[in-house]
Amino acid sequence: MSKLVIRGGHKIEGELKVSGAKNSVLPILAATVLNGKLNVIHDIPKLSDVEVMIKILKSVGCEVTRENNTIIVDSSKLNNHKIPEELIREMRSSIVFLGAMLARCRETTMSYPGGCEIGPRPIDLHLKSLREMGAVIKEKHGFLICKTEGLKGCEIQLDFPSVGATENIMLAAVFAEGTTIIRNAAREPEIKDLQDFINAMGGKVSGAGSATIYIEGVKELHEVKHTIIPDRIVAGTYLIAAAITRGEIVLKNVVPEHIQSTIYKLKEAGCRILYTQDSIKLMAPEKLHAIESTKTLPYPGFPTDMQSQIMALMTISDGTSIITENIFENRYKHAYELVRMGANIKVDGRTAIIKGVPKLTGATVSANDLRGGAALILAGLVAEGTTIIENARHIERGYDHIEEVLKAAGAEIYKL
Ligand SMILES: CC(=O)N[C@H]1[C@@H](OP(=O)(O)OP(=O)(O)OC[C@H]2O[C@@H](n3ccc(=O)[nH]c3=O)[C@H](O)[C@@H]2O)O[C@H](CO)[C@@H](O)[C@@H]1O
Ligand SMILES: C=C(OP(=O)(O)O)C(=O)O
Repeated sequence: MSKLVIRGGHKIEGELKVSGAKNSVLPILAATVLNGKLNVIHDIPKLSDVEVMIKILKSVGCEVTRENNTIIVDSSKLNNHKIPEELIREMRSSIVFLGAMLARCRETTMSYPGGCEIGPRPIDLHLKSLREMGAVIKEKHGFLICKTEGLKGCEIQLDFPSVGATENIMLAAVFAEGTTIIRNAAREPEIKDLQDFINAMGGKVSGAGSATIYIEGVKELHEVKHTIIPDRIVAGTYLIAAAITRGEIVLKNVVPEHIQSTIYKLKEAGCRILYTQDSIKLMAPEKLHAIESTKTLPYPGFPTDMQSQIMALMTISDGTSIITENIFENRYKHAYELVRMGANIKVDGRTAIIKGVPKLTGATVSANDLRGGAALILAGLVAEGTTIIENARHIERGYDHIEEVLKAAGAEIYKL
């Protein structure tokens, strides 16, 4: 998909089903190399990032088949520990193969993951932790050449609760001798999903969801079946689609507990929200209010992956809203595109000040990254006239046919 066209002014209404979480699927697909057996995984969204993961799995000898939203990975014939550079560079999160391949093959060679639209994303915490476990990692000409005679469990204190570093350590530690303890671990729901996947194949992981995770090394793993958790960022994006268009929706396949920080902000904006254990209903107010302060933080704080969508909502909310981006230093490119649509936003370093305007107007804008692209869709849904979003391919990294989902809910949106 290269362009999206939206004619604004239609309410988003009805019932929407949320897809499986991208940020669970990616590390779990990497984890399929561990058991050397069959892995059956349900509720896998159709995303370009998933396609890249499948290509990486095939490049190391795994057999991968897909039927609708179920993927079967047979990792018994894995025969190559080198991952092609062009695949690693295509996607930042391919770095989770490092821990998984070290655990399975005791060696792996891959390039540094590619640069990223949201700023520099170092992997120093990943490399330091794996070295503490006994991996010898040489960094040469942009490549990581990694070997181990056998990883050893140890205590790792992360300087920051990095999601990817926590996952890489968990994957590497599955066959390590003894117990690995991760302190200041990331607490995201996707970390718990990875724990559940590893345990379902016979691993011994506990503590995920808290700041301390324990991984007891095992000798062997067995076949596994697993269903991916619902995507909390997709859920939050659809809630904002209803809020910004003054609509009313019910989300199905959602874990309300995972999106409490977003629900809290939407209530501050004036939305009425009701939920059961696995559904959420949002009723938008006639007039949206500014949200005084939104600060992105590691889970359970407000997610950086929702920052651009909440900014889109604030552009037409009454009053002044302030956002502080604490996780990624260069994640405001969408602000300049929203300004092209009539928004009043001032960015100063990590802070964005948004003064609500009565209306946005359609314009030709560019999606510079995944969530920034989602924010432009949200703005386009409510803008007067036509919005054309260029470089819309970024959005396909994280949203399964978003244009079809929104069209079914009342939007006038199509791809070019
Ligand atoms: C596939 C996936 O799950 N992606 C998510 C994951 O990315 P990812 O795992 O890359 O994010 P991290 O939690 O690692 O990064 C958070 C912060 O730590 C820094 N850092 C990280 C690792 C490191 O070795 N050194 C270092 O300095 C990063 O530059 C960033 O400032 O968590 C992010 C933060 O919630 C989300 O935005 C991404 O959607
Ligand atoms: C930044 C994101 O993802 P990734 O880490 O895969 O780039 C995201 O999902 O918003």
